[in-house]
Amino acid sequence: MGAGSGSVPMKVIAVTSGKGGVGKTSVAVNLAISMAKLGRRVILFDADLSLANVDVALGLRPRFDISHVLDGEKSLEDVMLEGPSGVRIIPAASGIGALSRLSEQQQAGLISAFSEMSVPVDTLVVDTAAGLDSSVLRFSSACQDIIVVVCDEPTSITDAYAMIKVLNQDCGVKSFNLLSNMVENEAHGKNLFAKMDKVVGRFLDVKLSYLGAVPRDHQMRRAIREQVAVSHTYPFCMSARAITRLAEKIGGEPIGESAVSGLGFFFERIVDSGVGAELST
Ligand SMILES: Nc1ncnc2c1ncn2[C@@H]1O[C@H](COP(=O)(O)OP(=O)(O)OP(=O)(O)O)[C@@H](O)[C@H]1O
Repeated sequence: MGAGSGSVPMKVIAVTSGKGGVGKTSVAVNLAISMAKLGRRVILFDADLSLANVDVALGLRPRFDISHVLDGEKSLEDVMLEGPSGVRIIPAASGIGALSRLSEQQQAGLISAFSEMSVPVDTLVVDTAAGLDSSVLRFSSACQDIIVVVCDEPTSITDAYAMIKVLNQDCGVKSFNLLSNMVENEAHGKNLFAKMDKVVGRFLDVKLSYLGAVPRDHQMRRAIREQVAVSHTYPFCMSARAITRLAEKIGGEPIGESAVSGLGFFFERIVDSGVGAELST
């Protein structure tokens, strides 16, 4: 059975943010786990190719990582780790540098590695690196759905706006989903969305949808310190329950507009979007 086969439509979701430290990796990890608990077959791809975060967050010590796939030494199945609730994790390589230094051969290898993957999958969650690096933009714009994680701090808001603007103007992305993280209550989350929506609506021609909010929760911090996932270890705490609700929302209906047929196709989109020329320089 090829990747993506089966009756559930494939979802490719990028979790991104303008700024670091707003909870992007925490959201990606716990969303992936919550979607797996709902019965989806989930791969979590740590696309921050210079700073491996997902494996650190989960206390995993990968022997192999995406660099071994890029070198042609290992297949994706060989480097995948099994995480909580059956989520399969593709670890990033620490310190191999940005994706923007991949050779053409490595890009082609990455595409065929994903096309040939035999692990059944219907959901790919991509934890992108923070910032406006071109590889972050490529990864995000090739995804079907983009979740922008923002918290109520001026730098987070301005950086999230910058991310949306660049993805729209340089990569043609027209719809985004906003997730308000570390909020005090539901009203705070909606308020944060309203603030973002107002600025975005004033200056950009994009559709910003409100995915929902995750409260500030000490159990989330505790989980990170213990290198476990809150949705797995403390599933009844506030933040885990909020993330479950978001996973149910995403799992039910497509949150974006475009269709994705398979993971090989997803990586072709990354290369087609111009990364080829840039990657080989
Ligand atoms: N909802 C939350 N409540 C409380 N603390 C949170 C919440 N979300 C994230 N945090 C904490 O914020 C810190 C940063 O989280 P995380 O590493 O997920 O952010 P990030 O945006 O991925 O950062 P970077 O891009 O720098 O890796 C962690 O200590 C995490 O525990």
